Amino acid sequence: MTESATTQRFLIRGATLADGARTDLLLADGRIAAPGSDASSAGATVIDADGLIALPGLVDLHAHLREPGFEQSETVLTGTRAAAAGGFTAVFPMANTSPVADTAGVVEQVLRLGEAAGYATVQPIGAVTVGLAGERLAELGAMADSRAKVRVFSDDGKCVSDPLLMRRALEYVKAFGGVIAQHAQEPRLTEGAQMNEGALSGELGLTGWPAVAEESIIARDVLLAEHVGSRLHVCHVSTAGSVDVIRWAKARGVDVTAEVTPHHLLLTEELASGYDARYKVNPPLRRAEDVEALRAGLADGTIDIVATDHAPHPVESKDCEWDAAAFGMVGLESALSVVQASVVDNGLLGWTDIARVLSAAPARIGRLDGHGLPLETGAPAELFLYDPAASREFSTRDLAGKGVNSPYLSMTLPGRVVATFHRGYATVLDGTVVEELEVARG
Ligand SMILES: NC(=O)N[C@@H](CC(=O)O)C(=O)O
Ligand SMILES: [Zn+2]
Ligand SMILES: [Zn+2]
Repeated sequence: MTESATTQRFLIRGATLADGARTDLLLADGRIAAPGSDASSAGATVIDADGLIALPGLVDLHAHLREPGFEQSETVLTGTRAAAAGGFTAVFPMANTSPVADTAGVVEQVLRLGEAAGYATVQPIGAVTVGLAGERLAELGAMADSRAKVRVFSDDGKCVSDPLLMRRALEYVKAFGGVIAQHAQEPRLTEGAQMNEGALSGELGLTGWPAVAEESIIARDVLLAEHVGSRLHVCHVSTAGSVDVIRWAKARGVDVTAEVTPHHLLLTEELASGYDARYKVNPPLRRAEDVEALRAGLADGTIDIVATDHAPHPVESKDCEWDAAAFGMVGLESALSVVQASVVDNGLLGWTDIARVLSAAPARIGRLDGHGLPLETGAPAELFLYDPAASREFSTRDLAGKGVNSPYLSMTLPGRVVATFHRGYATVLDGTVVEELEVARG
């Protein structure tokens, strides 16, 4: 199924672009058109964007949409509704589904589910190893050549810990410009780990997860990437030491990119003190010094992008004792508000930086065309309107996916997504996800 162009037209009046310029934007035939001509604007729905920022649609390089196999947690439809609510127009779903997305057949299935849902571009990530078992390489070439055109490969949820397999994977993807996105977690150093290792894990009686378990894998992998001349992406960087290793690798010219999640930019390990499993996540929340280093790394370009690691789980998997609970938190709906709170409102990043780290750079790393482009005449109409002056007590009403495992419930967060446009049609209007998309599907 492919979508045909929408007949919807929108005239967005007085929006502020990332660079501060004010403009009108006409969305017609799935593109940004030149406003001004009365004929082209005729019949357009007018949206007053006074005080709103218009940004390129956000691109999430790391999300768990759970389909196929874990539809009780999320589906491609519900997950992309959550994405639209957060201003995203493209999502890269991770491969830890059931069956695992380790064949051309499964990635094409996920691609089709995304097309049928219509809320965002869904660009599947393929597994590195068969069944995420870390034993032999999956059919990377067949996934790359499939209709899903996979370019990002990851065993996320698990680390590709065998150095020889990691080397082979890095070598293999060079043929088609692919990248290996590593979940950096030395398994032997994190057996039974429950939270960040330190004084607090001792006090709470929870098994610690040392920073070196992440840093040692990143150090190894940047050296492997350099050795074979390939491209590495590091998922959810969480420690100050990891930022140092990546900064060192980039200075050497290693082709490495890195991501940080909104939650690692804002939250710290102290939240584990109440044993509320909403704060249990992989990698774990770290110390305030780590948060500072991650913010600085994002500001100086050591960390390239923000990715949500949206990880929905059913209530029963989180509403239980800490040790038994699943790792992960939902993040698509809250991402930009959390980023605004952690790095925009304190002046570390501006809105042009936000357009880079949450849209242009993830699209470039994932080799995704048609997203992350400046909002200029002729560009695809992939954009959203955001009110940075808004403030809200975050609640389940703000969640549009199936997961309610958000760490931000009852926290006050800045900003609000007012409208999102994908392929020129509205997926969010007046801050609410559009239930019935006005798009003809072929
Ligand atoms: N981040 C998490 O805590 N959980 C992720 C796996 C992962 O991203 O490693 C999940 O699939 O639930
Ligand atoms: Zn992971
Ligand atoms: Zn993940």
